[in-house]
Amino acid sequence: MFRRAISSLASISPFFSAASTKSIMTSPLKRPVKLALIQLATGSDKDVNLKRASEKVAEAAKNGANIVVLPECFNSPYGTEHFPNYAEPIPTPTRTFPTSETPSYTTLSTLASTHKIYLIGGSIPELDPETSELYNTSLTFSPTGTLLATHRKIHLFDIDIPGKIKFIESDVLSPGSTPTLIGTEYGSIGLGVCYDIRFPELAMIAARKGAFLMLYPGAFNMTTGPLHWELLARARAADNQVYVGVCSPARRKEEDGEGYTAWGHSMVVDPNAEVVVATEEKEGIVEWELKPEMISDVRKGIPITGQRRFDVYADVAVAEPTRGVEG
Ligand SMILES: NC(=O)CC(=O)C(=O)O
Repeated sequence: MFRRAISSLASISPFFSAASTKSIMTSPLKRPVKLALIQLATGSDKDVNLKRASEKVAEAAKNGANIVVLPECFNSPYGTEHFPNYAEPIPTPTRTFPTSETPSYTTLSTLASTHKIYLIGGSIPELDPETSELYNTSLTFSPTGTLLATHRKIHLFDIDIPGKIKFIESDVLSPGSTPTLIGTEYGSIGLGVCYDIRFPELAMIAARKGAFLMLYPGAFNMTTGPLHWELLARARAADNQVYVGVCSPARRKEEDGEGYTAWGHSMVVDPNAEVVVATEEKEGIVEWELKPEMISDVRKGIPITGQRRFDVYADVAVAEPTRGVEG
């Protein structure tokens, strides 16, 4: 069966020969790495949010984290009415701004280089100054403070569950259109923002390209959180036999007044789809060491990663399966 799957892969991609058998089973994670998810208490003051994020990132780094993740909209309240007021432009090599206009970008870059960590900066409302479009954007920085990836939320959160929750991100935001795979010294990481987790294709694409981890800064709510947050994190892990981290803001307190109430429950799920560490609704840091052999052992035990029948579902599968990153 396994041989047949390999030969059917070979018929689709000349890349994929029997010689790839070994690399399918080789862990895409090159060496152990410590992941920290910061379940941050956010409020309406951007400066306070950035200061709080800085303190928590420093704490996670002091505890030995190599990869640190912040939640969706960590610098602002989560709400369409707030996005225009909190939005910042993102500097590029050809387009710079005074640092006073890019406080979130500048803080994230400085934190990454100061603590020598990969920092997945949750997400922030982004303003594209050329088009005036707004995006829900996640910025990832390398341990030298260089911007490695810019992921604009691809699937906007437009839902209406009568009597429960109505949220229409597309009232003010535009969607991104590029899946993101971040190259690090540990291997590759796939990234999505919140609602992106409901679309299994992004994780599938990243895993087929050799990701060891999917990260989703997100802010599910009191209706969809209990229903689907853990289920979706575990599903993406089970589908792809990769680690998954989901990182939420802390739940708002009643005295904070009206607003979007995040579910919390940031967690790390292992490649066997088990929740290995999680928190509840309060602010906190969720930490876990990811191990290469955990991925290879799971893939050996239940070898779906090598048994895929691309000959049967080539129309919905990634046309060109990749071999993954050599361990
Ligand atoms: N906030 C989101 O983007 C998604 C969400 O809350 C859900 O899918 O549920």
